Amino acid sequence: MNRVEPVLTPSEIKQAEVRAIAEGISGLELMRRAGRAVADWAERMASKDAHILVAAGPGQNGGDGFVVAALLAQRGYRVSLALLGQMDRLTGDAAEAAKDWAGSVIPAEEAPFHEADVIIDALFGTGLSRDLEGLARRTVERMDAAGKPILAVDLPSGLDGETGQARGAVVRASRTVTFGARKPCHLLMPGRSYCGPVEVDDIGIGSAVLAESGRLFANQPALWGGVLPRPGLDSHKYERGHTLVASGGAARTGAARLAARAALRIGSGLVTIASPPEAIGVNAAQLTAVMLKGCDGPEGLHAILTDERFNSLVLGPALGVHAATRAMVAVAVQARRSLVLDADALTSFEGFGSELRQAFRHGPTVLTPHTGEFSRLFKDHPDILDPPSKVERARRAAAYTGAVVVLKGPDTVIAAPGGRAAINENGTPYLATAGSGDTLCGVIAGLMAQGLPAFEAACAGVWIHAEAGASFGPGLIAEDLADLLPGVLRELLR
Ligand SMILES: NC(=O)C1=CN([C@@H]2O[C@H](COP(=O)(O)OP(=O)(O)OC[C@H]3O[C@@H](n4cnc5c(N)ncnc54)[C@H](OP(=O)(O)O)[C@@H]3O)[C@@H](O)[C@H]2O)[C@@H](O)CC1
Ligand SMILES: [K+]
Repeated sequence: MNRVEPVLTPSEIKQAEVRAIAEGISGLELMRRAGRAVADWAERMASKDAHILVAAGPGQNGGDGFVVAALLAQRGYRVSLALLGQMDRLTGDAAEAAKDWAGSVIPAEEAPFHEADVIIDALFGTGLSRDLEGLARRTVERMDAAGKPILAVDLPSGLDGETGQARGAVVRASRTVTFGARKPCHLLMPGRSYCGPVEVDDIGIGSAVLAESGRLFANQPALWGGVLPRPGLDSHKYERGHTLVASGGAARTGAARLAARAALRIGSGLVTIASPPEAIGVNAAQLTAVMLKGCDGPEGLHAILTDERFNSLVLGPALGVHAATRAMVAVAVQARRSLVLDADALTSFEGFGSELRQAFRHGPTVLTPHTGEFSRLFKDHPDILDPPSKVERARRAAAYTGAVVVLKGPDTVIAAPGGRAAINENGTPYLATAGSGDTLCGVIAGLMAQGLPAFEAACAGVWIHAEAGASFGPGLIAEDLADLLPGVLRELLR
């Protein structure tokens, strides 16, 4: 995809639908288009003599189901329809769409899921508002247990469209057809794992979707590719920034070298490791293009940063959890350079999280916690930790600290203090390996050294790092990652 892909929450897509209707298309026409899109996909899943069972719910998602059932019957399929609820309780466009269906209506408790070849899941969509219980829950569980191919309408029933969390029980779909734009549940875990491939059908509301979007995106090259550094013929290394990575003590130097190598590979013109005096020997023995400087704690860092050419810093990997690390962060903040904080630089603030309130509002800063670090950092801040949506948690942390927050995981969320956010989805489980996070820090810092704004550097860094890992696959170790970056860059810059 070459265009930025907006991701809309259930309430935003509802607004887009209202906007599209105000611009002249009827709600029923939208429902018919939605149903047609699903029916077209169902045809690709079913042979001509297949028995297709549509499970329709009590709301407008169920309405889509009635359209699908009527269309597939017209197209010659053997179709049955089970309804969770009462025909005479259907409302709005769903009540209208139900009139298209001339066949019988089976009560949900009798739905013959085992006899179907393909099941259309039209029970609940974006309107699920509470946990499933009773018959609704049993119906979802029975549908799932039948072990048949399931095509989900809009989203697999039981998923919360906004958070991607299961609400009691969830259908595991073979494929999902959604409308206008993807919703957060299609990208966030565990939701994504229930969807199968997700098809987006525009149903004619594309412009309304764009008008309602603007805060949440799929993290793809279209989002940041335009600002990726492309050195000109006349550019020299000093124009491509100088990244400084702080090293841990003599027995803990590897993390800094991983970050430093990644910063160099991503294009930072120069990279220096700031090493405690006792670790200079071990660092020196293993560095070539990366330079080395002695750095004795916060005072040492302060002295190094009097040289304005160091424009991007990595603090945290293997730096140690203690007050000196907090002091080094303070020095870096004072110096107003681009800054990436990870690992020990975050954990050192456990219990001191309040010191981070708006701490980073003066300079471009990226925090890269994994879930554990995030929980420790904000353990005294339920307003940040409690929202069920990972996007919202990352946004709140970003607003609180003034930094871009990269909340890592299989569905890494990148959030900026102003609320802009992106969800990453090209990760691979093989990235969950020692030192992988250190490499990510180096990639992001190296991009900021070359002038990328913090949000774009973080989004690009996360995507490129994941792409590199995925290109290697099984057996990946962090040492491989930096050397996989050129291949990813080559593709991106083509
Ligand atoms: N937006 C668009 O552009 C378009 C949207 N379209 C379609 O509309 C769908 C959204 O429709 P929707 O708003 O009616 O919501 P939906 O998912 O059917 O659920 C609401 C129903 O479920 C009920 N209910 C809720 N939770 C429950 C629970 N735990 N257990 C039991 N019941 C529960 C709730 O009842 P209530 O809460 O009132 O008791 C209500 O009856 C969307 O996903 C898409 O498929 C397309 O047709 C065209 C374009
Ligand atoms: K559904």
